[in-house]
Amino acid sequence: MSAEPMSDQQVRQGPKVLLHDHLDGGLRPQTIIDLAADVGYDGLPETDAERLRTWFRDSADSGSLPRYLETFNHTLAVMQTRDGLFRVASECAQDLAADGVVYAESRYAPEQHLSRGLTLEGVVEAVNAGLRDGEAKAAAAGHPIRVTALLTAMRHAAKSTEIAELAIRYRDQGVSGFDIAGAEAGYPPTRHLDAFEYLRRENFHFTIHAGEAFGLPSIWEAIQWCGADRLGHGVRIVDDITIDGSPFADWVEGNKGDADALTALDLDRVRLGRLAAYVRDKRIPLEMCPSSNLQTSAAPSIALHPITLLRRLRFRVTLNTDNRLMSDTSMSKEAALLRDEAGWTLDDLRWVTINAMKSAFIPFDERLEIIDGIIKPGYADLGHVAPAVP
Ligand SMILES: O=c1[nH]cnc2c1ncn2[C@@H]1O[C@H](CO)[C@@H](O)[C@H]1O
Ligand SMILES: [Zn+2]
Repeated sequence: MSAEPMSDQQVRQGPKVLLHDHLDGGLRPQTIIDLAADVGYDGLPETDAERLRTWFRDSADSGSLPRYLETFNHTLAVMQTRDGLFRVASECAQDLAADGVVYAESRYAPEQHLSRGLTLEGVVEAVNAGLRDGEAKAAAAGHPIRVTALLTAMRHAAKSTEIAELAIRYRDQGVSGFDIAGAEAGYPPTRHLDAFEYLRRENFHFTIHAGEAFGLPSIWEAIQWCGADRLGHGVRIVDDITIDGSPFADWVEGNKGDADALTALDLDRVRLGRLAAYVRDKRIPLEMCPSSNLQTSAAPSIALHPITLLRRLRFRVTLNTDNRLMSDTSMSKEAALLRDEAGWTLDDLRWVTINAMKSAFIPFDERLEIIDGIIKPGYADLGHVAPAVP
């Protein structure tokens, strides 16, 4: 890694790409309050925007994925009408653009937005219209962005084939992929094999939340049984990596006090197991979300988050927000945290950005256009000198 430093301004201005961001996990607190008043939802824990922001972050800090997911009841409650979905989607595109994101994939589960009479098609069309509105406003504000949607099916439910069919119906109208999310333990991805087989027959793209709250079996199933193009999180792939013959987790335990342990680690001491080697060899993208992982206890700290080891080992690592509201974060905040606590440089930010764009679900020529036309010139403008070995 180069020692090139990066300033807050470079972090904000550097073009960024976001592949893993939940639409229902990124609302502005004031919007939740406004929409709750509009639809008569009186279940909010706070009615002041700043206090509500803090409530989400603190409640999501539970250390458990199921409890983290409970906070979504409040955002989902206000995303049940066309107007609500339109506004949330529009603001999502505008907020990401203002943070320097140039391409994003925003995911949500249409089946969770039907409680006030919308149809699945109505949900997708409202979100798409909102995203187009947000893109137009962002461009007018001088921050062009492109946002496509990923349709998520909830892993505990039985709607995955229906949602997969919905994604195919809208594949040429703003929907670029499919995902499975929700509590991981007890709900292996193979429960949804029919949906994945259907999507593969349709030559479509999908990612699976795997290796977050549950370890290697879930990653293995997602790749080898389901055929996932990318892994949502995938952070537990380190369970298949040893350092001096000991599991990565044990090494982390022994180095908790050493903030530089990962950046200084001699990579000759590291060995990959067969699954980890497969993931790296096949360049399977990992949608990593450091702050979210701290909140659900999937990683111990930013300094010792596996993303820095995986980046150094040159897995196809991408950097993501997961839920900006629940983690009180943004792409710039995630990058600045890695800079401050794990030694990340402008090179690293550019590298994960290009990785993400290569791994996006839009067509190859469109990805290349963004890489060559926006990302590379954007970093060159910041004074970045491309390293000899990228
Ligand atoms: O980190 C996560 N792991 C698993 N599921 C999640 C995560 N974040 C959000 N969701 C789930 O995805 C749904 C659709 O966006 C959300 O409603 C939430 O239940
Ligand atoms: Zn997620």
